[in-house]
Amino acid sequence: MGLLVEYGHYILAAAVLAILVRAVSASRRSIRRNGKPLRNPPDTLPLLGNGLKFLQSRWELFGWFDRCQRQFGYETVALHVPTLPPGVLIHDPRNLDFVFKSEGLFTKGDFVKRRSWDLFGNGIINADGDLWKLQRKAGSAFLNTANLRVLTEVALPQYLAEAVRHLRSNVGKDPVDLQNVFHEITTKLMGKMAYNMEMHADDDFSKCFDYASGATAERFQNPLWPIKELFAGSEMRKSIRVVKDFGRRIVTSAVRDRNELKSKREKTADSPDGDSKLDQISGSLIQSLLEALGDEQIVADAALTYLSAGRDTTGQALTWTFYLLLQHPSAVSKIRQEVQDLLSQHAAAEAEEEDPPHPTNSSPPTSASAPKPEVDPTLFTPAALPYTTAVFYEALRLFPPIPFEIRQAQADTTLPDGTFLPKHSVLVWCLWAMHRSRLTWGPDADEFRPERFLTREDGDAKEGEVVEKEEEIEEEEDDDDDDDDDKTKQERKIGREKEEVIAAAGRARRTTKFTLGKSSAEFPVFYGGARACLGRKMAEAIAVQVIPTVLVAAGVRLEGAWEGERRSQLSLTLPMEGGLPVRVVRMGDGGEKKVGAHDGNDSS
Ligand code: HEM
Repeated sequence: MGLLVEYGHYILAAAVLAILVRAVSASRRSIRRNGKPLRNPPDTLPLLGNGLKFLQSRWELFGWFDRCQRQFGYETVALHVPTLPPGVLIHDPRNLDFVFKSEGLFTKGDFVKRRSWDLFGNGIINADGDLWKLQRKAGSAFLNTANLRVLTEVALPQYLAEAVRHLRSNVGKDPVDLQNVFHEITTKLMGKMAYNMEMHADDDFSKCFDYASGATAERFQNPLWPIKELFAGSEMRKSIRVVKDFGRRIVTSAVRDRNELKSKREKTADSPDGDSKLDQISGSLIQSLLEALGDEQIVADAALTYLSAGRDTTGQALTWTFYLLLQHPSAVSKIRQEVQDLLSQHAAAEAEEEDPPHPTNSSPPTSASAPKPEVDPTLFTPAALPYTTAVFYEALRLFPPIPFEIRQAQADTTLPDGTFLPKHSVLVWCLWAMHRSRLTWGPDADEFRPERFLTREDGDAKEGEVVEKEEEIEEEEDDDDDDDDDKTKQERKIGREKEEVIAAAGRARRTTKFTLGKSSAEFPVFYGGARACLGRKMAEAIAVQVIPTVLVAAGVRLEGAWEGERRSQLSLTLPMEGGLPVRVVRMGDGGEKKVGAHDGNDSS
């Protein structure tokens, strides 16, 4: 006791010192910029931080993220959600560029994987290291130029023609859900080409996948999800079971198909017509995955992840594109004009060449049994239809199919704006908000203005950026060359020549061209760096064929049959809640005339 009295003040001083050292070192390891804590976003509460915000509907959450970027510009702000690691919300493209270039330092981490594991397991979206590399390589092989050509020349025209027939059969009837129409096209495409399976948008699997995607997304908004799912998670568990069973079925059927496909390919190698071309590549993704990964469970995860990445994003992007188009008739008129000009130009070029007579719209090599589209949709390429491409990108800007991204720092690091992040910090960026930044997009950032992606051919300030993009594309094509045999190369050459004719025709008549004009860090819709989306060209090709076909060449007119604003339902991507109901009206009933072969002339 005497000792305590005698040395008490030393003990007290030592305790205070220890607390101070701890506090200083803790503060050094906390998120800061220039030694100070970051500012908080609007409506941050004591103790609860932003926790309640994340419990709101995702639509309200988008609005909140948008307010944050409006208030803070490019400034990085703090995010506090009780029970979660400390986080930041980034807006500055410099920071995002750093994230894209620092693959390995910023990964999905435990934070994302714990929530998405049930659905995606070891699929490419969750995978790192060798497992990621192998899946990416298999995906790149599947998405090579030759396969994309089969997609645009054989598979898509076939499924698109079926969609057009469906729309026509609904003229004057109850509204059709356009989202379902697009989902059906992308589901059939991915099912056949990637897995050699017949799949449909209303399969049990698709419904369960949508449910599981919504429940997985909720895990990112509700920190108490494990408790919630303990009591109310039976639907999620059932959905995951159905999805996983389906993944296993894809693999089983791929293993069974392996030899059959090989012999089919050998038999038809010398005389590939439309159908056999499609047969030759059908299932090529799953076969590459099987070869690369071996383990059937991992292959099943990979297959399901690719399916979600390929079909949902593209189908939803098309749905929002039409949502915007149906509210902007002047954009529809411009697409009609662009298509009409292209068809006239093509007809004139054909007449000039004095080819053996064939219809204005030469048929693609589709199967004899497949319903043939009356306008050749293979003419509709991004190079030939810059305005249509710009409309698609403007829709992607305003309604990005992947609206949020989350990464976790795997080591202490400092962002280019000086924000220090200790290991395990969570980084969030909201594409929805970044794509509406006035700093990046100008004062009309909220408006639908596809012209922002068009530049004049004769060169203006953005010409350099156009060239940069073209070089990138060249590089990708060179890589693909390694995988193609001579025959395919020859076909590609012919195809390229055809594209060049179309593009040249386009150039002769237009003074504008599509220009992205933004870096991936400014416009992160397809992500960036080593993990950039593999399916960008596929998505572009599908969109630029689907939009003019449904809007112009189908010979029907669509009218919006919804009231008020359409919103997104909870999901990892951006499905439209309740779909996009449209009435199908006979072309001409609203004053327009048909385009192309439907009315036998090219006038509108
Ligand atoms: C408009 C349509 C599309 C958009 C907006 C889009 C967007 C994205 C984004 C943002 C990512 C990064 C996701 C993440 O890691 O968190 C991504 C990755 C990916 N996308 Fe797409 N995508 C689209 C279409 C496609 C298509 C058609 C495919 C074809 C199968 C595809 C295949 C992939 C793959 C394989 C990855 C993972 C890449 C990796 O981790 O290395 N995507 N996509």
